[in-house]
Amino acid sequence: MKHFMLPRNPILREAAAHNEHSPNPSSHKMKPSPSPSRRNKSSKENAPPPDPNSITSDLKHFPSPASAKLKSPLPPRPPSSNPLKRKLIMENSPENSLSDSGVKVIVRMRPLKKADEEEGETIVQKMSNNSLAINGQTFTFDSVADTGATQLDMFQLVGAPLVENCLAGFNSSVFAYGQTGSGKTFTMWGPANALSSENLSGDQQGLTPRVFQRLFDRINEEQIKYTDKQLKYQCRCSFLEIREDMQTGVYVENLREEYVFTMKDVTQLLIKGLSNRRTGSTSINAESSRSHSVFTCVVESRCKSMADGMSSLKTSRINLVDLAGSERQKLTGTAGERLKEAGNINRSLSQLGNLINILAEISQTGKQRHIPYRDSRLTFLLQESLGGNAKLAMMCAISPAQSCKSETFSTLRFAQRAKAIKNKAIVNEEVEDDVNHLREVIRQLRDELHRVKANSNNPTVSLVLKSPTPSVSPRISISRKSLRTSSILTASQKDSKDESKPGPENMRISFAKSNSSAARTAQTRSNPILPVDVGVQTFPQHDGISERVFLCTNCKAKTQLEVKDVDDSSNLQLVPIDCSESIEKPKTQVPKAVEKVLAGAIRREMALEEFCAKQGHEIMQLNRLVQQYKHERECNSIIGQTREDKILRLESLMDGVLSTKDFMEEELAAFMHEHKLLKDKYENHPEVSKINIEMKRVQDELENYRNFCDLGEREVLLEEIQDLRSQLQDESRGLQAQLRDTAEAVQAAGELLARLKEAEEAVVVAEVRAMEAEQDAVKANKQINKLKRKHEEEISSLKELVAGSRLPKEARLIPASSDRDMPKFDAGDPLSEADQRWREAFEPFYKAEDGGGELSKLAEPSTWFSGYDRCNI
Ligand SMILES: Nc1ncnc2c1ncn2[C@@H]1O[C@H](COP(=O)(O)OP(=O)(O)OP(=O)(O)O)[C@@H](O)[C@H]1O
Repeated sequence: MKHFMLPRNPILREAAAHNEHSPNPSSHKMKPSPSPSRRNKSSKENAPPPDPNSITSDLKHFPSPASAKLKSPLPPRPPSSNPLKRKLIMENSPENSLSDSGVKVIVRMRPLKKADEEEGETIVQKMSNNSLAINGQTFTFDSVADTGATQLDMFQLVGAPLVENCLAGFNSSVFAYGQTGSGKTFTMWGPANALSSENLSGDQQGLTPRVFQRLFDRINEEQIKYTDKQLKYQCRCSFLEIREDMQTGVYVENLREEYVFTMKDVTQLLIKGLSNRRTGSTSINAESSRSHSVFTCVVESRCKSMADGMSSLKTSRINLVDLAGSERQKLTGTAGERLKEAGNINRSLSQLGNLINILAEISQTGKQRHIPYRDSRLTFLLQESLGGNAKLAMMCAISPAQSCKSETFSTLRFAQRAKAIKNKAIVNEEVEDDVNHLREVIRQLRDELHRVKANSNNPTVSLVLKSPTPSVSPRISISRKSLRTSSILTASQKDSKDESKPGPENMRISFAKSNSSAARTAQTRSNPILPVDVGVQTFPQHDGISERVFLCTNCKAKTQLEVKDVDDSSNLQLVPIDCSESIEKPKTQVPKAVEKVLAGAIRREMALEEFCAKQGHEIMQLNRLVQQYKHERECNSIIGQTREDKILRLESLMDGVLSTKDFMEEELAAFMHEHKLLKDKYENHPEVSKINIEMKRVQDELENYRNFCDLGEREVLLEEIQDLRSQLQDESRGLQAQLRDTAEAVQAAGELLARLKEAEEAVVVAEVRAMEAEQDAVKANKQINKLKRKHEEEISSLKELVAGSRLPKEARLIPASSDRDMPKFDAGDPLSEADQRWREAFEPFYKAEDGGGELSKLAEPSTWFSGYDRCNI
């Protein structure tokens, strides 16, 4: 049973059998490929390569044509109508996840040429479907195709998976690498005559025509199968040629994309491209490719589900690269122009090798490093395939001839390094949800309608809404999976992106847009006005309708000028954006505002001009330095190349390919070449140039000084200096006088201040005294009141006494008011002791009681108590 399931093809059968016999398939997984080391070489070179790219895993992943029919990766399963489910499917789909794919390496061994057959046995032996041995050393790859392998075998190994990858939406590349004459072109395109229409089905046909034949077949199949999804494919191809040239730089030729619909279209393009290709004759290959050629095809597939309106666009790119062959100048016997050309090709391949080393190191160690894609046009153009978003197959062509031993070793080492690279291929797919898009548009229109209704009372808003038809920029739900295509933006996205950047140009855009729907939408929301700080310009009313035009400062200034030209007496008015302080503002303010705006604009313009001039100068300087550094880099890379050559020579010496004498001769030639390069490098070194420029500048300055003295400028300047000095002295004298006056004034002010202080102190003392006097007065008043109360008490008691409560009967009988009855005393009569007591007791009362009135008379004892003796108190 197992036997029937094995592929017919011997190589594929071997690969499948190998996989089946593997005791533990997982044991192959992700084992990092050992880095080649010169010591302990054989053990490391024999280590098994990482499995993910192995032919077996790939065969499983990319089914043979028969199995591909059973499980086609295209088109994507119709998306579920349930959005949540759809999301889950998309997130979990392996197609959508990042594919951390390693590089698939296939080694093809070409048959010996007649000339080589004389040398004897082949030096390379195929050990298994994925390993070979050379000089006792074993190398393991994803697949090894020996001299018996046919073009169809190569297609099954490399081409068929590539087509399926491409249809699944992955970018896919095949690079053919190897020594000149090793069979790269033969494998990639086939012999030239195999492309002609009558030989289209011939055995010799190369990988590329077979790939396209298969691609068109599969496209037809898929389109028929998924008619209901409106699945449509479109392919466009281009053929480009990269020539490395030290003198004129790098050429990229025939870069023109053409749509291809049939195999015939592709064949015509291939024939045209290949016939234009630069070729030359070497001793190894009569028709050697002297440039790298890249055949690219972009395949786009669109499908749409009628059920839920989801449409998808998959884009994938196929790169079929036939690299120019590396060659040992000595072996190929090149000379003159051809030698230079070979040097350039080797250099560019060496840069590719260097890049591959770095990528391999990054993949193995995980360390971040600068990846020198820009070192050569080749690496720059193919960066997507090298460590990027593409599945890459490296077809390494070798010759088993003894004479090619050294180059074969070199190719195998390159292949082993390439094996370690990990690319990150992803499905490049965009999914556009039409229904959601339409729903979103409806929602936006509804919102706008609500806003219009809600704001119908607001004149500003209604005016704004009267402006031209609103264009609602639809929000399309696009799930984008391609890194490459992420740079594609819709116009509105671009605009918004641009607007986010500060700068005058963007100001212009944002203000200009305020007249359009975006601004309208923004203005009619809860925050009705755009955050414009300057204001909105209004023009004189025409036909009773005020036109409000939203402009940026620059445009406004410009428009104002234009308006001024038209009508100098125009009623130009600046009103705040919210129209709160409006048209009543005095018109006299307008010119000032305009002036201010213009002044600002001019100032900015001048500053910008100055800035631009500076920048221009800096750019010139930088350009010069860039040129110099480029030169230095070129020298460095050539030196790097010579080092690599040296390593190769040493390896050849070690492997016994090169004799000591030859080695020494080559070494001497290399040293002389390097010496020349180094000399050239240091003569054109940026630092040397910098110093030369600086020296020139200093010399110029010196010259200027000399001219300056010679032309008598010095005397003129000395006179000017003298004038300025005397002016300065006058000024200083005036200033000193002013200083003196000021000092006097300060002194007088000081004295006045002192006097003022004294007066203030005196006032304070007087105030204190006044306060004390006031307190005394209060005290005295209190005492008087006290005395008064006391006297009142005494008076009342006396009155009581007088009223007779305590006086003797006789005394009461004497009426105080009757003069007649009052006892009479003569003035001269001496008072008795009792009279005297009476007098002392009553006199003050009577005096005080009536203030010297009737009673006071009574106080006179002579008038009161004339009959006192009789009173008998
Ligand atoms: N597997 C093969 N079977 C038969 N002939 C082959 C095979 N490989 C190469 N050849 C022949 O060898 C010659 C050189 O091959 P090809 O031009 O493909 O080499 P190349 O690697 O592209 O060389 P260059 O780098 O110089 O262009 C051609 O005549 C080609 O037909």
